[in-house]
Amino acid sequence: MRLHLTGPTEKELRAHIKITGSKSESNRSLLLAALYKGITIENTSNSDDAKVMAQGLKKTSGTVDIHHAGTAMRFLTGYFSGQEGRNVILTGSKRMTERPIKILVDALRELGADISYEKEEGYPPIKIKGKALIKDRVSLPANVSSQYISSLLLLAPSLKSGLELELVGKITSVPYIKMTLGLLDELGIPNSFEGNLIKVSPKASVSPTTLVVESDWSSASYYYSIVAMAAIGSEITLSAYKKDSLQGDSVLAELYTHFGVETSFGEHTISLKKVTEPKENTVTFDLANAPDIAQTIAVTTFGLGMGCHLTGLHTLKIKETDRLEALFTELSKFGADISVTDKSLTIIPSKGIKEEVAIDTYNDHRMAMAFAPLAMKTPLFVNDAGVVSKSYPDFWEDLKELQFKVMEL
Ligand SMILES: O=C(O)C1=C[C@@H](OP(=O)(O)O)[C@@H](O)[C@H](O)C1
Ligand SMILES: C=C(OP(=O)(O)O)C(=O)O
Repeated sequence: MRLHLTGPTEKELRAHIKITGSKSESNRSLLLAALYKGITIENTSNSDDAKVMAQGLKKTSGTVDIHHAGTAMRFLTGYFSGQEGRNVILTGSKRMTERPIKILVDALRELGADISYEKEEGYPPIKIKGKALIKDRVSLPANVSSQYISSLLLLAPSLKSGLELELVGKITSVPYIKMTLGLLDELGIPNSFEGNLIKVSPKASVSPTTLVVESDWSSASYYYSIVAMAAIGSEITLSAYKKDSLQGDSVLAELYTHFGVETSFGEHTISLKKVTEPKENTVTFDLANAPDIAQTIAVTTFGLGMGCHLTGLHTLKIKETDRLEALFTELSKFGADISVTDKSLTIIPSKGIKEEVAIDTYNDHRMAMAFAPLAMKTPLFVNDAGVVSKSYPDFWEDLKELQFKVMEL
């Protein structure tokens, strides 16, 4: 699907949008509900990634295809490793077969898991013969993806003696690890995270619990970007959110004050209001704890004619696409003065945005959604716009609520 996007003519925006549940919280909750009886989930994400996760968890044999879903790939690897009598092959999209999984497989093998590579060593597809895992201590590198760690932590309470994890090196995407432990807390599963050591106690059963998934903060980022580029006085309300979020991307509320956007918290809502033009010319953010909002922030700064220096982006090269390369290519098309390394991105403030550019999306939902707010400044085309369904299938429909003209070509 190819779209032509035009921003609203009325630049002072007002809208209320209900955003689907966090895919990260959903995929953790779905796994925990498969491990324990008595868990109910509310506001589950309607994303492709949550759908493939739910379907995957039900499989007892054969091939489980999780398409582009990194969390499903990593979390199901841990899950099936401990499922005695279930033998599966876990695979995904072409890109998924390029996203590394060796660190997790090595750690699970250390615990006694039976996993083999179907094709290339270190990458999906993998064959898993589920069995009872007996060891309860393992160490693994923590600087590549936190999803390996979350996978082990989700498996941990179902192991006979629980699990002690030693994290080696600089820990990346820390809030996602804390999100996993936060959900274990909600189920009354004892755990601790001190320094580089995480401990999870075993738990045979949990009390009946309803896990209420908060709406997705990464999805909220696109509205932050839109409000930042809108007229002063514009206000968009999003639901259902809370102040004490498990999601690290809630740091948006603080970061976007640099772009003149203030956040106020209601009972289940956040209201984003453009209160002032940005006071700075260039922002410097370390996004190691919030990698999924890097694309949004890069596009916001360019759209506002500002500069940015974003660091902590070392994980971006192994996501849905090499996001640093993709940002470089697509922002350059608009005339941005941008440079990237393998872990940072810099934009020099510039005047002028090229019109009617067609952006490519590289099978990456966030490329499509991060560039959409730029239509506030100039009309543009989005190629393969259906990619948004990975995390936010209703995105284009919701943009229409803001009076964006979304034309399917
Ligand atoms: O655990 C999670 O739900 C996620 C962890 C992050 O990945 P990395 O830890 O690989 O950075 C993030 O980018 C991804 O979208 C979701
Ligand atoms: C990186 C992402 O997802 P995953 O790693 O789960 O595919 C994302 O949603 O930005």
